[in-house]
Amino acid sequence: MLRCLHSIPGLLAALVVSFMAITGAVLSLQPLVERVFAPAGNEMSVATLVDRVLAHQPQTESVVRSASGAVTAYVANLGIGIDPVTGASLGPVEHSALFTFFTELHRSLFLGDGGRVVAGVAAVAMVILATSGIALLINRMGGWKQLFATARGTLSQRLHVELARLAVICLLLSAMTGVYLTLVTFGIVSDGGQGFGFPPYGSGEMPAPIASLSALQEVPISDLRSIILPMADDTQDVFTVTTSAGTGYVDQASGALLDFTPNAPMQTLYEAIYTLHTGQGYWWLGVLLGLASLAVPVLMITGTLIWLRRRTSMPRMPCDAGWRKADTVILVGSESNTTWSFAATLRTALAKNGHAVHVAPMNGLRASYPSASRVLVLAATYGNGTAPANANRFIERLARFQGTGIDYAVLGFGDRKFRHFCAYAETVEHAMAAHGLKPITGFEPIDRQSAQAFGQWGRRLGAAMGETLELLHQPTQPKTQSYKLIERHDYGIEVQAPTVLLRFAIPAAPSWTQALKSRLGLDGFFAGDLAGIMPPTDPIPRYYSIASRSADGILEICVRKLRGGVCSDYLFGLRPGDSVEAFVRPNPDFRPDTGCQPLILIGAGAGVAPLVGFVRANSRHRPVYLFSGGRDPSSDFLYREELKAQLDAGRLTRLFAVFSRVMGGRYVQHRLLDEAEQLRSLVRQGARFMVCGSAAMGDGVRASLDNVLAPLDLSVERLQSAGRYAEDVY
Ligand SMILES: Cc1cc2nc3c(=O)[nH]c(=O)nc-3n(C[C@H](O)[C@H](O)[C@H](O)COP(=O)(O)O)c2cc1C
Repeated sequence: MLRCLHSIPGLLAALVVSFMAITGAVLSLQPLVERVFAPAGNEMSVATLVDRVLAHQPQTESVVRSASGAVTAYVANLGIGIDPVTGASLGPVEHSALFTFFTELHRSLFLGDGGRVVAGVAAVAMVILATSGIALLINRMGGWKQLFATARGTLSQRLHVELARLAVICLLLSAMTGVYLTLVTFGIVSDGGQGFGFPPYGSGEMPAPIASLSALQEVPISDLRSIILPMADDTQDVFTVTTSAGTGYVDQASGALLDFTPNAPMQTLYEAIYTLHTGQGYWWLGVLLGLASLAVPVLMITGTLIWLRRRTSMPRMPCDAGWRKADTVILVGSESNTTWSFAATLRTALAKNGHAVHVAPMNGLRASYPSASRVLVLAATYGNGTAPANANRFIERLARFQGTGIDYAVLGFGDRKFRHFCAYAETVEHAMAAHGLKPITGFEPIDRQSAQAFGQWGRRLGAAMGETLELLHQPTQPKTQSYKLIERHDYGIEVQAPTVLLRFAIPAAPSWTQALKSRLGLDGFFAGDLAGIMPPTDPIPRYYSIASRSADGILEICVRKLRGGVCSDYLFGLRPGDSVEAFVRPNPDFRPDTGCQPLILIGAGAGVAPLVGFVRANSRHRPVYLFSGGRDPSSDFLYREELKAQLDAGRLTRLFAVFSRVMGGRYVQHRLLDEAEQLRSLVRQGARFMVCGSAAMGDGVRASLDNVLAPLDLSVERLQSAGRYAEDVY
């Protein structure tokens, strides 16, 4: 609901809201420009000011002071700029054609009342977007206390979150005040203006010198809005003085204040809101509102990209029964789509058996399902047994779930090569049992999207439900492109650790939208992202960490040959000129943060590759320490020359290269213990760890670092929950 509220007005109003924001950003410069060009004044009284103006312009009929401090004298409707210190004329006042044009464009798009309605609707859309955006952000970051925690996700997601955090308060202010001003324009809300009142009669006696009029002496010019002078030969006429507090009338002979009408509260409110919307008189507010407005077009573009990505990553489920009517609810935890296609197969089979089925992401778990008798959860696992992004709030939501009469089954999707095989799905299984729900069948983990295992689970589920359930799943192939190998370097053959570094050319963008995205830098990949390679003999992709960025123009991976490894065998057989079918998958949780604290990179074998990519990208010369492990420096010292060059270039601060098959050989985890003192000092400076390599190495590194961190009353787990320890182990 919240997401719909955020995305639908966003998409519908994207262009108009961006247009209003850009024109608003131009107008927000007006207070600054006026401030720069307004002559400096001083704290004289209105009596002195008018006296000086009349000395230079005896025919003056009224004097107006703008919020920025500019003073204008009107003589027969002609505005003349006045130096408030001397009262001297600065020449006729010319209104900026640019600001006049943009004011009209911003208020009505030159379309009269129709345009004003459009502007008002855009302001309402902006209010909805800003408020739903704040709520979504609180949700996404895990509570308002985490609101300013490091944003994670793809480049567009991070840009969207970072900009929204900076701009949202100003945008909300502009939008709410904009809605109010539209309501005032159409007379729906009063601006509190009291209309023109007739001034009282003056004493009719001989006018005194203006500088001596006491009521005018008491008003400082900083309070003045305007003063209308009495008619030349009418001794009963009076001065009409409008200040920020109200309107008063001053006798031109005695200088007495004859009458004063304070501003009505609604008028004061109108003026305050007008100032908040325009920044008038407060140049810094104008600049702040303008900068926030400039964020809007970027938010609209990144928001649209996020929406497109979400839509394309969630397959369509036609004829969904809806959560109120469904007797069976399928909840899906998926990061990269494949689990959704299993859910689609399950849904079709259940619907064929006459069930009313509702399919939703796991985070979409509702507090209750009035017609449901079963919930089937299909959950993938990521990282250290963590949830995919669309399931990360599931356990929390489960606490509020009223599941009386609802049975459940959990099917895990994972890969046995990971240490925490299907661990998240297991966590879900335990949580559902602990919540008092009754299992239909036992927990089932599925390795590497096995269609056979899925079919068997379906038969067991069907039997428990008293029906036949045939799940014939056709795996959907990810969209791939052909990457041509341009270079390969072999290592480690002599030490029985054959490893190959492969560099592929990036294929041209297949469509204009893709080309535009790459041009805008929104579709690029970074070191640490994953290349999914499709071996010709198997429909399941294998993932390798990427060592390059798309900006480098190549896709670089490092592959260790595994005994019986289908994909590594295939990649080892490639020669320059050969092509592979591959795709890139973002891995936003394994990227260096944007801070400047030290970065400690630890890897062994092919795991060093993405870490070298991080070093290459360290153009800001952040302190980076690399612990790299191999067997023998003469055979498998990966990136040896390049790392030396990076040390010289200052992109790498220190390199600790460790080898296991030499005299006194050791592993990276041992070297960490040798450097315990320095590591502790770096941790005190806020260092972040990034570890890549085999699961065994990952375990060893954790154990060593727990020892290193103990004197600081810290552990790897605590660093990890603080976002200072990222792992990519396999
Ligand atoms: C970066 C990454 C990390 C993964 N981590 C794990 C893991 O810790 N345990 C596991 O069993 N599977 C892990 N997997 C495998 C996925 O869970 C598995 O491929 C799943 O079928 C993907 O489903 P999805 O495409 O719906 O996201 C990982 C896959 C990737 C790409």
